[in-house]
Order: sequence, then structure tokens, then C-alpha cells
Amino acid sequence: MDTRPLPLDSTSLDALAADGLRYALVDGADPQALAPWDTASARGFHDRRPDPESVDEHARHVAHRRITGVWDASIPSPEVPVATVASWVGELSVPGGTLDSWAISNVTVASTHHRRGIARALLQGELRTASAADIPMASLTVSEATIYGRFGFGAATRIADLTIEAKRAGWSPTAPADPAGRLVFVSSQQAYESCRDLVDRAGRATPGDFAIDDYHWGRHVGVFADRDKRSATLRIVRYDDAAGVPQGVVVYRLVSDATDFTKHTVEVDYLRSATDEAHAALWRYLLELDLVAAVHYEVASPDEPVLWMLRDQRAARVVTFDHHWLRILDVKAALEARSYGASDALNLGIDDALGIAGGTYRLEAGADGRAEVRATDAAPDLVMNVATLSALYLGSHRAATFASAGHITAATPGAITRLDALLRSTQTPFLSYWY
Ligand SMILES: CC(=O)SCCNC(=O)CCNC(=O)[C@H](O)C(C)(C)COP(=O)(O)OP(=O)(O)OC[C@H]1O[C@@H](n2cnc3c(N)ncnc32)[C@H](O)[C@@H]1OP(=O)(O)O
Repeated sequence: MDTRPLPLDSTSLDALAADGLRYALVDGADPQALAPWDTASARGFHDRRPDPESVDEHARHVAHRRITGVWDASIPSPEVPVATVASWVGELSVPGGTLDSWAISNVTVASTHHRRGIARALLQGELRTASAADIPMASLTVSEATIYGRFGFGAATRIADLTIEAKRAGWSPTAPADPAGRLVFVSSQQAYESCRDLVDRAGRATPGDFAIDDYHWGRHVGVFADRDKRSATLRIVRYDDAAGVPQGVVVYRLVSDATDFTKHTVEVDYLRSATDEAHAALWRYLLELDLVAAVHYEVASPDEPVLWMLRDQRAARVVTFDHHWLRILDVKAALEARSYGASDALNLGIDDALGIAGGTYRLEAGADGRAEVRATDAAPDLVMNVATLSALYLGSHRAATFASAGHITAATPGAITRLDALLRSTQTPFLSYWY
């Protein structure tokens, strides 16, 4: 869906105007228009000022996004917005299917203008616009876990920051060995062209992943302007199966030790595999690189299979934290898009302070794993807010844990256990990158 022609939310327009601010859309395909917006966004994330080359490139690759800003005519550089946000619609993988999600990114408010409600106007404006356009979900990855719960977002997936001592870890004798395919070095351009298909296949098979857009894909493999000289240090290895079909790719850099040349650290920037065979082959390759002491990967699945391929599992240090935040906008459409682990029926009472998704809904899941959902006047078996339902939606977490933490109230005995059985996902939900 092309979101760019959608009108700006009138409630946010009025709220910002009352504060002397102008809320408007930017043509992301026009580098002249995009440059001040890029400047503001980079400043918000404490990044360097963008040069014309990277603005041109950005304009080429974000033309599909809805680019919004807020301007203050009274400041010395009134062309630079005091707040930014970008959004686009993409495919979110869920257990047993996919659904459209309104991705939100580049949320910044200038430090000279923060804490006066500008981000609230932007976020609420995005959610109302997405809801009015019948998009059932909104999603984002966050700089801080403290900001988005108030808007109804819940942390629906976790990621693992993984550091493995390579020599100590070893490769378990029971782990896959001697793959039928082969590993090859590829250039950034070759990876850009040949690996997108495997990345899309892997993403669709992983609940919680979000179809990567061209901008993020190009950045991962290093085909864009090399402002920070990153691509010169990238190494990219692809795994091709026995039939020659690319099934896995890893993008990594080697960081040297200050005093010992035999102790480089492999920094894995991106790793994706569409088959178990490719996954094992790529991990074994990384762990057995010469002159390497450790492998570090900060966007691993919280249930990363490589831990079960190591001879010594304690050679791995794992830190997990929240990653993909979801916000259900249409309860019926979202709940009907996924499959269920049990055949059961529950009435869910959902509170939504923004008035978008609240109500009581009857979820009836059949033996085929699919559900029908409808609004009901019946008493709810469980009551929770929309952030909790959004966090539980993919099946990453146990409803029982959320109930213990005070986020769910059960009116019917056993309802929490039954909700857990319904929402269970056979695969660990996981998003493979930040956006
Ligand atoms: C999806 C993404 O893009 S994630 C990236 C988010 N952006 C950044 O981290 C860049 C640096 N930070 C910023 O640009 C700004 O500080 C923002 C965007 C986080 C907040 O913008 P502001 O305009 O100051 O927020 P605003 O005044 O609308 O605050 C809305 C609410 O969020 C709260 N809030 C704002 N920032 C934070 C924060 N960093 N941590 C916790 N709460 C916060 C406010 O206290 C307010 O709370 P309330 O609902 O209880 O009244």
C-alpha cells in the first residue's frame, strides 16, 4: 500500500498548530526537500550531518516511505524540522501467516523542543492514520524501552546479544558437519543481488520478522555511500546448497586486539539463513576462522540453535532484551491473521486509552488452528490493555508471566492457561534486524 497520499491526521495537525508548529509531509524522492529532514533525523540520533551523496542515496531508496516533519518558523534555521518520523507498510510474519504492518521509524524531536508533546502528536497521528487506512498493526524497533508502551505498543519479540569464545566453544561432535553445499566470498553488490531472495524466504518463515525494504537491505550488505568507511572492512560469505542455490549469508567485520594478533573479534553485522544446513555451515565457519578469539553478534535469536552446536555451551555469553514492538490497531484482523496452538474459545476484554482497538472480542479457534474473532457484549474471561495483547500476540511470552506481573486480570478460572495454549508458537518469534 502506498501511504504517501494519505492526509495528515487533523487532531495532531491542530494540536501542533496550537503550539505554533507546522506539521507537513516531505517528498522523500526529492533530495532538496529531504536534505533538511535528513539533517534533523541524523541530529536526533547523534549521528553526523548527512552529506549530499548520502541524501541522494537516501532519496533513491526511501521514496516509498511517508516522510513527515514538524517545523518551527521562529528558529534561526526554519527549514530544518524540529521533529521527524517516517513510516511505510510492509509484511509482518506471524505464526501461520503474514499481515500488513505500519512500520514507524526515525522518530526524533530536537533537544531544543523536547518534552512538550511533539512526539505524542506524531505517534498518535501515525496510529490514527494507519487505523483509518485499515492497517491492522503498527510496529517499530526502539532506542529506549520506556517510550512506546504509553501508545499501546508491547515488546513482542526479544533478541540475544551473543558473544562466543571461539576456541573454548569448539564444534560439538553431534552438530551438523560436512554440508553438501559450499561457502563462497561475495562482494557487496553480489550479495545485494543474489541474497535478497533467501532473506525474504527466511523472514517469511520466522514469526516476528518484517519484510526488509530496499534501504535496510542495501545498508546491511554495504552497497551505499561509504560515509564511515564501513564497507571497506566488510566481509560477506554466502552459503550455496548442493544445487547452487544461495541459502545463507553472513556479513561480518574483523576487529583486531590491541596487543595480540591471534585474538581478533568477529563482529557479525548480519546473518540470515533459509535452511538449517546453511545456518550450521555459516556458524561453524565463523567459529573456526583463524586468528580469532571471539565471535560477537548482537541480533541473534533468543533461541539461537548454534548454542546447541557448541562443545562447551558456557563459552557463550547471552544477554537478551526487547526488540520488535507491536501495536494492534484492529483486533479482529490481527487475531484472525495468525494460527493457534489449541482449539478453544475465550472472551478478551481489551483496554485502549487511544480508543482505537478497545472492546470485548470473542476468539474462537478451531481444530484447523484458524480463528474467528467478533465483538461481543458477553463478559470477558480476561482483561488486559492493548500493549499486553500486542506483546503476547506472536507467542514469544507466557500469558502466565504477564498475569504474575499484574498485566492481565482473569475473571474465569483457568483462562490464563487456556490463553497460553492458544497463543503458543512452535517457532521462537524473532526479528533479524533493526529498522
Ligand atoms: C521508532 C524510533 O524511531 S525509536 C527512536 C526514538 N528517538 C530517539 O531516541 C532520539 C532521541 N530522542 C528524541 O528525539 C525525543 O526525546 C523523543 C522522540 C524520544 C521524545 O520526544 P518528546 O517530544 O520529548 O516526547 P513528548 O514530549 O511527546 O513525550 C510524550 C511522553 O513520552 C515521555 N517521554 C519522552 N521521551 C521519553 C524518554 N526518552 N523516556 C521515557 N519517557 C519519555 C514523556 O515524558 C511523555 O510522557 P507522558 O505521556 O507521561 O506525558
